[in-house]
Amino acid sequence: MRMLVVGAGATGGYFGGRLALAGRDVTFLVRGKRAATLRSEGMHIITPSGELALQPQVVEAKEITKPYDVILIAVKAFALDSVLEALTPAVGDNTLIMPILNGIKHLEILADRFGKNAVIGGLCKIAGTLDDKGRIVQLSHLHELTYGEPDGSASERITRLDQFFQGAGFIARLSPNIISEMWEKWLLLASLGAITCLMRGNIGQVASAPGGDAFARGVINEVLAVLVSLGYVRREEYVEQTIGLLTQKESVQTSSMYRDLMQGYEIEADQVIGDLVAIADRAELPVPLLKATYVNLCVYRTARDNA
Ligand SMILES: NC(=O)C1=CN([C@@H]2O[C@H](COP(=O)(O)OP(=O)(O)OC[C@H]3O[C@@H](n4cnc5c(N)ncnc54)[C@H](OP(=O)(O)O)[C@@H]3O)[C@@H](O)[C@H]2O)C=CC1
Ligand SMILES: CC(C)(CO)C(=O)C(=O)O
Repeated sequence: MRMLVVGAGATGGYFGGRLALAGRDVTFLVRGKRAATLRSEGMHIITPSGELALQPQVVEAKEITKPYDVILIAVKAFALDSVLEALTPAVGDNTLIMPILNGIKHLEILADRFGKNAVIGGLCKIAGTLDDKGRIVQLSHLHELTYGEPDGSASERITRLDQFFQGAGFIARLSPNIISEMWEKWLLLASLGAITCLMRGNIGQVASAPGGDAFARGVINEVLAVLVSLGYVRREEYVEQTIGLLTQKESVQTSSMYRDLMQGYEIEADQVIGDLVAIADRAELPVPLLKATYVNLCVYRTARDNA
């Protein structure tokens, strides 16, 4: 199986790098500066257990000449439009496209462009970032990739993909309920993102502030109501676990959006929070905390754009 990993950042670099180290045929689609760095210095992955290094196969958009068997999309959601054109020659009749972006609207965007049958569900759980040398830094031991056919079937192509992912040094899991799992991931990350970004602190700092626990629970309830309006069937065990994680006074957990915001980077405000607000408006659901978060993130974005 030949895999094209789109974006060699925190997530694409981590999972793609591990796969390449495990002997899989992996090529990274990158842009000029990243291509030059990877070609001259190789790819470096700093994990809590030590450093991994490899010389990855890289390709730039204009160099793609034939289709890949699978395309793992790991760019920020706001960069998705910029890769659609470049991907066209990489997508053949049997190519599987697996995005691991946060949010969910990208499934629709990819299906509109490449056909519904080409796109499978995917998500990743990891806390990662790039350091100032372009090295991929895994900030905790968490590293999980989950994927599945949107209709839950155990097709031959998804079984082959599962085999490709197994044994590469991270947790790889084929899910018979990937769409529901993507909704649950959205519940976790949108709540985590809203709590930490709006309050500019980690989970423990918010939970320890007067009213912080009630605020966090309020955010989670709003996100839940929106997801239920989309068809998510609430799993009590998962909801309780999420509330527990996001109200822990000792927790230093943050979201990738919070880390991006604190470093002054562009953020996925629309895809993580804005899409939820739009769905809530259409369903006439009151989501005042999510709306406040979205205003806050948009103000940050405007200030950043004008700086
Ligand atoms: N980081 C984390 O801990 C987690 C992130 N996620 C989600 O995963 C997704 C990816 O995030 P993450 O890996 O952190 O993002 P990063 O910013 O670390 O990496 C994205 C990479 O995409 C590249 N890129 C952007 N546009 C293009 C293009 N047109 N062609 C080729 N490469 C391109 C960028 O390269 P360039 O140098 O050229 O700009 C960059 O290196 C997001 O949706 C995020 O929310 C999910 C779970 C955890
Ligand atoms: C929810 C979490 C932490 C899991 O990887 C995440 O996706 C993020 O920070 O963007």
